[in-house]
Amino acid sequence: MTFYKKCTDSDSILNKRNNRRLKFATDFDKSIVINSFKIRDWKQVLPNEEWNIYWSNTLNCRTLFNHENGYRFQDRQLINHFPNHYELVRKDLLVKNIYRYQKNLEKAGHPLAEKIQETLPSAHKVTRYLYLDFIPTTYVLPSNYKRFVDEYHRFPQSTWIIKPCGKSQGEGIFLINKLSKLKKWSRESKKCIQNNLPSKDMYIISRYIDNPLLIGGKKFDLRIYVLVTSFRPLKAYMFRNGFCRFCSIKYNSSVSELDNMYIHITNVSVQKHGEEYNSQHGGKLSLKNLKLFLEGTRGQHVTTRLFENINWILVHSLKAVAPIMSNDRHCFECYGYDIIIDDNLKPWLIEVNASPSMTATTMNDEILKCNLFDNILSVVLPPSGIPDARWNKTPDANALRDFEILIDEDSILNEDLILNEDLKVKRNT
Ligand SMILES: Nc1ncnc2c1ncn2[C@@H]1O[C@H](COP(=O)(O)OP(=O)(O)OP(=O)(O)O)[C@@H](O)[C@H]1O
Repeated sequence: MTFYKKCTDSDSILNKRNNRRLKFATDFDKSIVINSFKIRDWKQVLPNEEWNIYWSNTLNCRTLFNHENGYRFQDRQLINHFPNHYELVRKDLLVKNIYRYQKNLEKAGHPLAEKIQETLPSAHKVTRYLYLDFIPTTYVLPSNYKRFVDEYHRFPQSTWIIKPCGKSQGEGIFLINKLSKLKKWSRESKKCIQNNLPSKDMYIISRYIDNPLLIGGKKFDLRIYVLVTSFRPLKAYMFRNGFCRFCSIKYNSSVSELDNMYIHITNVSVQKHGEEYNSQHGGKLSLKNLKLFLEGTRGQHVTTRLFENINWILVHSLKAVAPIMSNDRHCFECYGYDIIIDDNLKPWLIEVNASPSMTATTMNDEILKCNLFDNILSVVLPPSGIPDARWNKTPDANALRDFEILIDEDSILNEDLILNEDLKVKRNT
């Protein structure tokens, strides 16, 4: 793909003066994307023509930012990814970046990195971060195979989930509770030189959350959309209308059911092939209804605390990657967070997606995603409605619509102050 023509500033000003239409390009033939622009009277053009917003796939975005390409962004152009978004969304890198964030805070003696010792029901003693323990213990295979084996022997009763780093939609995922199932990695770990493998040959193995919160006896996870308009300073917004995705078969943690993905994997792409899948509601429940259900069954205080803890995870996963993100001012990105809540109402970060699906499986889904897309445009466009990378990215309260501010570091100046504010929030919850 070539990206030669640019939309110059003077062009755009001319467009406005002559009442010519703003232009968008997209790699997706999705009505949700295309209609949201057309409703705003934007004109669709090809990616290699002049555009003001390019809703690209991740590969074309990276190509555009590749210096060899020679493409120069103009002020009136925006694009929907950060060039190295993979630091947050590739499974192995997300884990690596969060572990590094924890270690750095610990080395600095920061109170956020406080640790506690716990005795598990199995009588094992474990030390964990008090505030930063929000991803299941994870190892990269094959490079961390030996470290995984040590952990496996410490907790031989645990179940583990293995996921290919280069795949999505539940593809290639399986659960194990026996080391013998990992012979392939045992062999490869001996040959492997760390980090030399392409991501398609890498896997992560994570402790399986085997005590998920169940509703109607079924496991579910949360899909929460987070829009980031800047990493330094960090400016992020959470979409209020996230949803839960349910498994179609009742949860059962017995070993004989470990292979049954309709019990364990909540992805719609997996569940829709099951006999029990309900295409009316698509196995989905809105976050608002989840909140109401939990307030009714568990009480308001613990529900509020759960949702504060979810916000905490969103903010700190972003802080973990913020220092290494290419913070290009032409970029914004909407991430799809996958969170699982366990039966102690502790939320766990499972994964972050860079290109959350813009395909709708039900009517409600269609409404939600159209609304999401339109709200994204509302937040990333300045009050003039014309893309402007020089804008201070501080939307009016009205422009936020169904987004709420997760964090805006512009409003707090000093880094220590920000972290201390975090701690104050955490201690209060
Ligand atoms: N550690 C875990 N404990 C319990 N369940 C898990 C765990 N990790 C993943 N799952 C389940 O497996 C599903 C798929 O995992 P994940 O989202 O990481 O994979 P994916 O194939 O990349 O999916 P996506 O299409 O969302 O990117 C999750 O939505 C969740 O239901």
